Amino acid sequence: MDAREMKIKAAAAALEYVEDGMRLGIGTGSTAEEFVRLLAEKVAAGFRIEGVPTSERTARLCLELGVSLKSLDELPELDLTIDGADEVDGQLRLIKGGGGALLREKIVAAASKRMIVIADETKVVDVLGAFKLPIEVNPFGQVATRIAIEKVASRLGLSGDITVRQSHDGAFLTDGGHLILDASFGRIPDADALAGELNAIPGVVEHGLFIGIASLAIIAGPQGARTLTAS
Ligand SMILES: O=C(CO)[C@H](O)[C@H](O)COP(=O)(O)O
Repeated sequence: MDAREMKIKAAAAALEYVEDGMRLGIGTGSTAEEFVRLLAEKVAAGFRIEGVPTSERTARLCLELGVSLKSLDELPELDLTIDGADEVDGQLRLIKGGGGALLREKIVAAASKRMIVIADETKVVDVLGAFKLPIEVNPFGQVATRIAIEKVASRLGLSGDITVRQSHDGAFLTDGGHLILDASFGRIPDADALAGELNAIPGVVEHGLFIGIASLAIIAGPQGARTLTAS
């Protein structure tokens, strides 16, 4: 089974949790897009959901495939969000934001009764941090914000390069017009503490540590899909 087949497996298993009439948060990234494709087939066959996308990219795909959307302001309380992740640990703590949508993803997941993560085996880790931690910052004062991030990281025994994410034509800008700093901290033994410290830095809009948000992960491997709950 190749990587795409594993993503489709996880997405198909997640679809089983979606009920007719649900208000659904729809994630961002290649795994979430496989979910959108399968969801669109069901919608075409008469299944009804009201979807709230976590990014402009996901919104475009949904509209292209006939999945009707509402804004989070129109539907501020959701039943379920299905989204991918860059890393998942045994407590269902996540690193997200590889696709740059972490702010909307976190707002949408937090507005949902439940968040289910879909991922392939390669995303499961013992300790978060091999994947660079995305930190969304306001462009104003970005250097001061980076220095503040370095200081809190250092207090927690973390160090490593922090770089401004680039796109083909300059700095990558999120859907909200912010920058992403990618922090190469390596292993993050106390993700809860780091999340709290990052939340307290004024220029940090949001960070990619999702803690206490997901309640189930569907992990696909060559043998099929399995579920993970916080241990
Ligand atoms: O957080 C995300 C986007 O901001 C994605 O969910 C994460 O990057 C996983 O993407 P993929 O399914 O393509 O590996």
